[in-house]
Amino acid sequence: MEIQYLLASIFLVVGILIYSLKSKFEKSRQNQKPQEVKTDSGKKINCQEQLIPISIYFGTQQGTAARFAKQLSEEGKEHGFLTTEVDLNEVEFDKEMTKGKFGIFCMATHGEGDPTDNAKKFISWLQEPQLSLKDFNFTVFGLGNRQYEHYNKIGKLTNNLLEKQNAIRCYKYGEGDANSTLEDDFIDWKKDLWNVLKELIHPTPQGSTFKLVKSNKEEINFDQTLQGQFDFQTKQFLKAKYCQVVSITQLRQNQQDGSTLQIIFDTGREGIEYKTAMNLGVYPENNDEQILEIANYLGENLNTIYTLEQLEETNKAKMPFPSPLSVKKILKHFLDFNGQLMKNTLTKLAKISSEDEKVRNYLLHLTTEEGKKEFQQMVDEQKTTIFQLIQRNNIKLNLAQFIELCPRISPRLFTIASSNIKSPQQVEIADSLLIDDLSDGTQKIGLCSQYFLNIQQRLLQGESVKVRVDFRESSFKLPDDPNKSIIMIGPGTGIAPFIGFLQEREIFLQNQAQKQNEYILYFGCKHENGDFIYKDQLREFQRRKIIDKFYTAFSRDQEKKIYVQDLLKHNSEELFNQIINDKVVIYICGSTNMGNSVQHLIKEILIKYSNWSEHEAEERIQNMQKQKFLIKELW
Ligand SMILES: Cc1cc2nc3c(=O)[nH]c(=O)nc-3n(C[C@H](O)[C@H](O)[C@H](O)COP(=O)(O)O)c2cc1C
Repeated sequence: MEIQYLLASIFLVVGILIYSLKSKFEKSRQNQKPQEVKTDSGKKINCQEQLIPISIYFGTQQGTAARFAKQLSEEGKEHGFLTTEVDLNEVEFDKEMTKGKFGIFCMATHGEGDPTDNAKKFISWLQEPQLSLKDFNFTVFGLGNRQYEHYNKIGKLTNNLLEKQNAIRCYKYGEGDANSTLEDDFIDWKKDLWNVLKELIHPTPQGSTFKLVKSNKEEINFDQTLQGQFDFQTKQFLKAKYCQVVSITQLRQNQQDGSTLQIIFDTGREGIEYKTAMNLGVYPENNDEQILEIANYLGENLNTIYTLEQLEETNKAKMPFPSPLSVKKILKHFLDFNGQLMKNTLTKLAKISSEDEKVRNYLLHLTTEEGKKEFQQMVDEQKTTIFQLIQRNNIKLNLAQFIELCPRISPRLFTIASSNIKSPQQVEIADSLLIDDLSDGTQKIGLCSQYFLNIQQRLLQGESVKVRVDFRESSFKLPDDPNKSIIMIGPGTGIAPFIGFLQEREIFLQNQAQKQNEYILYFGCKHENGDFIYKDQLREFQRRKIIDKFYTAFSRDQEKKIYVQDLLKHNSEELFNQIINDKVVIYICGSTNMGNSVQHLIKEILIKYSNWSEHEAEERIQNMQKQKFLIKELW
């Protein structure tokens, strides 16, 4: 018993964040007296002996901005600052931002140039008249995508509003494009950040933030209310709920060009309520074979249970997962080792492999301008994962280091394809599987796609399977006036929200003597007998006049390709009259490319049939968006 106790208490103390304690910072801190230094704006701030905390606020929807904030927080600590990443939804702005403090903002833009859900309150607070921010020091990095009309609108808006409220700029504004160079833009922007901040604040060395301790306690249950500071995605995961999967079936006629799965969840049993066309977040799990392979590589047993312990109270580090937890669950639910390789990961791996100079130099080379092409090939053509990189280079690391290296798993968002009025107890989504053909002839299946394929197999074997999900508001809502006409443009899986709309109309029409409006649908795919998802259901809606006009574009069924844009062009006069008389709400759902070109076409139609200038047509479109007569959900 004693030996057992001894063994149990010999815990694996491994500093997860191994930040070198730079003694020169400590010395300089001790020797320096409070002094005044100048900021960019020329204002003077007082650097006291006590620590000045730097909060790295993030506005995120899918986790990238949270990841960047975490990275900055880790780097800040490495440079000796007291940094914490902070979810904007959890801030008492008046208390936090009115005092002499430093705030670095990582702000993503979502929807149609909208703030992310967790930043909405903050953005509206920042627009209140005359906040007292004159002692608050700030800088902003925006995350956006140039394919969207309102590129980085929220990054820019945050920056401008802080400036307008007289906050003090401590570093330049920066922004990145998720369509191409986001990580490089970020790296480029933050190049001088810490040096500039060192001019303003005295850094103080920080140690590791938490340790991993072997435990003989019971594993934690995710459905308990868990206290503690967690990473953004982990917090979301813990708030989500398990939902039973009813069925997974193929929606395509054949799978020559890919695969689209219909997934139905039972919400009734869990007492979850949803609304038509909301978004469903799915938390995918890593597969068991891979988990075992990784555990073996790390020299871990899947059943070993670990507790995470905070090293310093003041550190306020965010925990990557709740504990006590088994190695199996840590690997299964929290570590994204299949996602896109980031340069930040290479830098961290290089530190871990510092003793093997060849490997270290190779990893660092990949982060440089000379190594850029090779790195891009690894990312784009080979889709190399973190674990593959570790294995191929035979890098020795332990579980704690692996946890520190991997980002958290982000939820995958789907637009719900069912109506809560027709099926209050069942939610349906359509998932077009992500399968990449690699340069070596093999394929890589996306994490969530693989997860659903595995569940499909388990269901076939009679297993009962639950998936962790949450529900989010979306911009797609039927007009308040039920007699308003709507035009639905949804090629591919963009059809999803319109299935719910049509189910709802079916019920509405049952109680109406005469129709007062029109439902017009534009759908497109490659082949009428290939990837025409929901074909029978849609044809039946058409036959029973739930859809009044149904236009289809099968791009590859004839020599000349046809897309939904071509069909809209063909009906342009009718479309113009509907728009000009405020008769319709237009919904566009699907790829960003398609959405942009439909919007461009609407502008051309407005110019052609009226005497408006391009500027006037653009204004009209903006007004339509403001009044919710034109609503888009693009990805
Ligand atoms: C549904 C959706 C809407 C988006 N809307 C915009 C937009 O209007 N403007 C923009 O610059 N980027 C837009 N983006 C791109 C995101 O800002 C970008 O991918 C960012 O890296 C996401 O950060 P996050 O993972 O922290 O949420 C959008 C992305 C999605 C998925």
